[in-house]
Amino acid sequence: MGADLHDIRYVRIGCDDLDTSVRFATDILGLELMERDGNRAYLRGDDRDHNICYTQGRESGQVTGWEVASLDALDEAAKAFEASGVTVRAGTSEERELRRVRGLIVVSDPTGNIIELVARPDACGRRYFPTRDAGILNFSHVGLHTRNPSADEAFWVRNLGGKVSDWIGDAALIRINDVHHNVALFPSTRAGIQHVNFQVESIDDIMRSFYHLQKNNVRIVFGPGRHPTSGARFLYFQGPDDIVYEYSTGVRLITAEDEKTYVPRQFPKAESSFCMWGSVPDIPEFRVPQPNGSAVARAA
Ligand SMILES: O=C(O)c1cccc(O)c1O
Ligand SMILES: [Fe+2]
Repeated sequence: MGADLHDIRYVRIGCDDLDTSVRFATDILGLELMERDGNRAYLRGDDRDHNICYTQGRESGQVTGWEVASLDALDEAAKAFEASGVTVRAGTSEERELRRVRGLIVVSDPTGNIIELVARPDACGRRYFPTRDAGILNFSHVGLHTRNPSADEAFWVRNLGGKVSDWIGDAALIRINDVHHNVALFPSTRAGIQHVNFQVESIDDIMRSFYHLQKNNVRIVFGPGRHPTSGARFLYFQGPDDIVYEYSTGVRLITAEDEKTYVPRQFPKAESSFCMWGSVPDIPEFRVPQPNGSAVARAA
């Protein structure tokens, strides 16, 4: 039995320049700055205490954090990893402190993506109050680079308790709760975070941000569009440190009732599998090879 992940909790992203990343997150993305010192900054787009921790220095790496229900569940997860030959490291007290959690274990997927499992993260008694109203409802999913889609998918399914909701080519969209996907694994040549998704309230927020981002010279890299897989309408844009951010609205839920009959669907690696409206991605991992061998260039 694999770990029982309840939800995504945080991402940690090493930054070239903390000020630049914080300014982007607050003024463009619409997150609330919760805490900051010279080495790290904590931001959120929902009622959790933080969703993103930016750390000074790209070399501090990229990590995703996932919540389990209790310290006991975390112990169970550690035992299950060991039983199946997965190297698991217990977090240090300093690491737990910096992540604002009581329990922490760390594993890697076959690609080398660092995956942290946490228990009893700090709750926050104040509601989310951003400086820019982007209509964010909550932090929802991450895209990860994968060098070995079948091995990483198997790791998520067997060791982390994930279920594949759909595939686009070899990319698996995987859920750990009733959201269509909490993680998606995109074939690539490296490890790391490929994109970070926040759900927004409506298509109006997507379109308002589309104009706001253009006005602020932020590069739109995909959309506005609609995913046939989750049904969500989306907008992707380029942030600092090579991170792409996605707003989306209307992500499909696969409930316990739906699950009785749900069968994951295989979508071909085609433009129409990423966007049913015809938007063309300027994101390497989403690009579809053309019959003549050249990649599609986004119309200026
Ligand atoms: O929402 C989706 O279905 C989706 C599909 C492809 C790529 C993504 O980032 C997605 O969020
Ligand atoms: Fe996404």
